[in-house]
Amino acid sequence: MILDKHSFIQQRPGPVVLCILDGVGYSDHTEGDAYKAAHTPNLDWLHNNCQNRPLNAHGTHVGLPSDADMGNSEVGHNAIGGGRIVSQGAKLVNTALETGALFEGEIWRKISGNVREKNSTLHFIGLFSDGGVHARLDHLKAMVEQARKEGIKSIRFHILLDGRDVSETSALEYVLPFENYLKTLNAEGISAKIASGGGRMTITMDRYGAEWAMVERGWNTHVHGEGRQFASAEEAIKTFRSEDDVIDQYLPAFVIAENGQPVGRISDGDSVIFYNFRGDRSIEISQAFEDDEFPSFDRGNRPDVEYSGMMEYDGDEHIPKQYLVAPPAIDQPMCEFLSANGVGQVAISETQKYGHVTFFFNGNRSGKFDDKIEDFIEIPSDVGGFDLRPWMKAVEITDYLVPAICENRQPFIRVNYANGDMVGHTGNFNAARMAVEVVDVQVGRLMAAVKKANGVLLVTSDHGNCDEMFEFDKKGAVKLNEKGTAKAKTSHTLNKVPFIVYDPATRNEFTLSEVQDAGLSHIAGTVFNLLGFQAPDVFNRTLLEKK
Ligand SMILES: O=C(O)[C@H](O)COP(=O)(O)O
Ligand SMILES: [Mn+2]
Ligand SMILES: [Mn+2]
Repeated sequence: MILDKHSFIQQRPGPVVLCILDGVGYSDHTEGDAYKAAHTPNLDWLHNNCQNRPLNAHGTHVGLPSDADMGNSEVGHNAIGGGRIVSQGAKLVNTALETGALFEGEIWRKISGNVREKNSTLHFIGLFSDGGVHARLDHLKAMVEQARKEGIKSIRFHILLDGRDVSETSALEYVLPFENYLKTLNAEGISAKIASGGGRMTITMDRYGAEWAMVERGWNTHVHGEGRQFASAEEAIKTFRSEDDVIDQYLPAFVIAENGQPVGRISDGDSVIFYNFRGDRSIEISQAFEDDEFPSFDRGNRPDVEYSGMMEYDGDEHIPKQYLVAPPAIDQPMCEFLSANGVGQVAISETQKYGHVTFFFNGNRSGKFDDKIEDFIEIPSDVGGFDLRPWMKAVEITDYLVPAICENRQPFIRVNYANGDMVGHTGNFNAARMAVEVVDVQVGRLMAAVKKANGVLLVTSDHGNCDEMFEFDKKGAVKLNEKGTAKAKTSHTLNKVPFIVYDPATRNEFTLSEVQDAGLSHIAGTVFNLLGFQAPDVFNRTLLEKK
């Protein structure tokens, strides 16, 4: 693991600072682009005066099944920190389903066998859309089909409505066809019903311990069948929309009931599959099902079930204990080499992106490689309402970073500013524009500190989001909603992202490669070089070329 010195690039006196502006990409559209609309004197200066180029951050460039798949934080940070393209969760599950390996595995047989032996119920809980970031409906359908073949007679679905990785009010586009599909199962004598649900930002899918109350609400809804009752998911969604101007991700929890009784409480002897493949928002609900010691909320009567996740969500803590598909193996990410060579690091973000810049960045490992030379800093996020406070914790993050850079506390510093992404997901254009302006001010502060320390600042992103805050039709026109205003887009984009090198102590040794297909996985090699090392062979080529 010993790193070789670089042949012509010398390490700068100050630190290399990798600044990830989460969710800030380059759109071809102007309307709805909160980045273009924002006043960004610092980012403009960097674009006009420094070497920079766009990088691919979507689809096959980050290990997703196709180039129609938008990027996301998990795969983006895996690619940046891992410095190579690995097949990601969605792709691994596709393969396990196509080859049938998933159903031949021990855990599927245990889950299915448990239901058949006890004549109990198979429950599926997960994100109910085709956004492809956390879950996919074709994965769910394939498992239901297998359950049907295996003679399972009782299936319940606990659906987390999306509107965050897909169009903001698209829930019924998924629910109605699915209800029709369930009718075909019912006609064969299989009792298959939607049992509970709610918006993914209201129940169940919290991450990084930011708001456990979300998981508690989800638990009570799915497990105990407690909550407002409706005859169908369609009725619940339509009722909530008529009562309030609410988009799918924030829909309240609902329980489907017949004669006042929930149709799908989770009981002793049942099996439960949490079918999301992505880890961050799947860990807490898995702990609620599995952990004997559980301090986060009162679960009431915890049913004795056979529980499985789609994947292993945390390989260090082994959460969940049972899973259907092995997660992507990202061996030897950049920081493992750096630590082994005594190159210390700072990783900092606020809660919402803390695991992104630590866990995802380090190839899905939650720990440090060397405690003595790595500082992980988490600034607690506000709870909810990011469009109400688009500044989030950006200022506090920079307050930590400025002295850390000036004192040259560690040679490699990485930071994620969540604003462009988290505010982008709210669909609020004005707030997103302000989010970008806040981040621009912070970039200015980092530039000043890096200049003082004679370091290097790299500015990039993991995928687009706030660069397209409106939906467009196929002809490129802005889609309108019922009110005649622009239809908000809450999801990520397929756009390229910036890669800027601010190198005030420049020695003019390199230019930036112009290779068209370069993507996020080329950043790691570049960081090695700026730290004065050759990148080991397992990393994709550097973006730096001899001048
Ligand atoms: O989990 C989320 O908030 C979205 O589905 C994806 O956002 P992220 O990939 O930027 O975290
Ligand atoms: Mn992101
Ligand atoms: Mn996002």
